[in-house]
Amino acid sequence: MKYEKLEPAAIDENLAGLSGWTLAADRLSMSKSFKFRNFIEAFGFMTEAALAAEKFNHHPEWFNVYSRVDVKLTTHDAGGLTEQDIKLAKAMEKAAARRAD
Ligand SMILES: C[C@H](O)[C@H](O)[C@H]1CNC2=NC(N)=NC(=O)C2=N1
Repeated sequence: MKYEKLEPAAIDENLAGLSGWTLAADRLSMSKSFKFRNFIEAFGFMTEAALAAEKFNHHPEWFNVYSRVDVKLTTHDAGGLTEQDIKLAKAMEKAAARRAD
């Protein structure tokens, strides 16, 4: 399935509807640092997000240390942000909300 890069206005609109995500200066990716109570909560989030990623066939770049998960989303096949990134970001928000620190 081919996904088209989002138009600049669509990127801004989608980011405005999400909390805590930062658009990269080159506007090709979006990032968020998620914080949890401890490692097990962070890993639970990653497990739930991984299942969503697999379902969407869209995978995050991420880094975990203890209770923190730094996430970067971009669509490698499209060379920028697509609706796939927004969909995964929303799933991550849900997974994180259930584990608020
Ligand atoms: C072949 C397969 O559909 C692609 O490699 C998928 C897998 N997961 C992916 N994840 C992300 N973030 N970007 C992609 O372009 C991508 N492409």
